Amino acid sequence: MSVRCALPADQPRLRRPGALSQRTPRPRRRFSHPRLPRQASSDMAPLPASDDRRQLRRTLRRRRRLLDERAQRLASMSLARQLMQLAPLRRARHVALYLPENGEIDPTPLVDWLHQRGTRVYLPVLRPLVENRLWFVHWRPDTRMVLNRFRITEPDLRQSGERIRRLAPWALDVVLMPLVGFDEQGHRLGMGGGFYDRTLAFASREHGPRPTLIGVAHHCQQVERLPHQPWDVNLDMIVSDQKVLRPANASP
Ligand SMILES: Nc1nc2c(c(=O)[nH]1)N(C=O)[C@@H](CNc1ccc(C(=O)N[C@@H](CCC(=O)O)C(=O)O)cc1)CN2
Ligand SMILES: Nc1ncnc2c1ncn2[C@@H]1O[C@H](COP(=O)(O)OP(=O)(O)OP(=O)(O)O)[C@@H](O)[C@H]1O
Repeated sequence: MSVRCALPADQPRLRRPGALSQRTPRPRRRFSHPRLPRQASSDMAPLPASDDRRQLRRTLRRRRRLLDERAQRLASMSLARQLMQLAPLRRARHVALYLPENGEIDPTPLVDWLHQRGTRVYLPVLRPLVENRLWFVHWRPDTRMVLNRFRITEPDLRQSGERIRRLAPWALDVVLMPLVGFDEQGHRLGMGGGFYDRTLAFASREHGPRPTLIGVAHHCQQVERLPHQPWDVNLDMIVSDQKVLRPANASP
């Protein structure tokens, strides 16, 4: 399936991908861009299974980095259109997303739509003092931003005057999680820090409030099979620029 370009007339206009992050300092690139014989495309076939998670991460990150600006823009618009149809997002009051880095699919065209619906938007912030955990901090257009140690833009926890507004992860309605890789069964590969896994570990419990966890990625980040790790949080859905996957083991 190819990525559609034109917006249907009855859809609200989407924010241009990257527009949100352009207001904030752009991090210096940390990664080299190796020359590959061919351009990445959203239609690349799923990679064969591999047990080497580090190598797989490298390969998949390189795949998404090779998408050119136009492919990124189309993928981002297609992602937003699909997300806007999903019931958990349509009824959400509190949604966490992320600012894209290093070729990640860009979820920020959703921000205007969410704000128009009165939904609050949260961004992940590296939690100070506690290893590899995240806080989710309320983001507004006037939120002061800084670069974290990975050179990813995040809300500054030292906001002057105004109290920083973070929300406990269990109180979020939806978390959009950036994926490095995924498979048809809903298994995921992240950046390797275990940040989302640790922060959202409570979601595996049977009882209590929990957000709907939606992994998002480019179609070209799909892998035939990923091994499930005992600490991996289960995703309720995975949405790429080309499809919505609902893993069989997802909560109803
Ligand atoms: N846009 C965005 N923001 C995000 C995340 C993300 O994946 N994407 N995170 C999601 O957790 C958190 C940051 N996590 C990160 C974890 C590791 C590395 C990193 O640079 N890792 C090393 C080694 C990776 C490996 O083992 O292969 C590296 O890339 O050199 C960067 C960010 C919070 N914010
Ligand atoms: N709930 C947890 N408690 C303690 N350690 C954890 C937990 N979840 C993950 N880890 C540790 O984090 C490390 C990275 O895990 P993994 O390779 O699955 O990361 P990832 O899923 O790619 O990253 P992320 O969760 O940040 O997207 C592993 O060494 C794992 O043991």
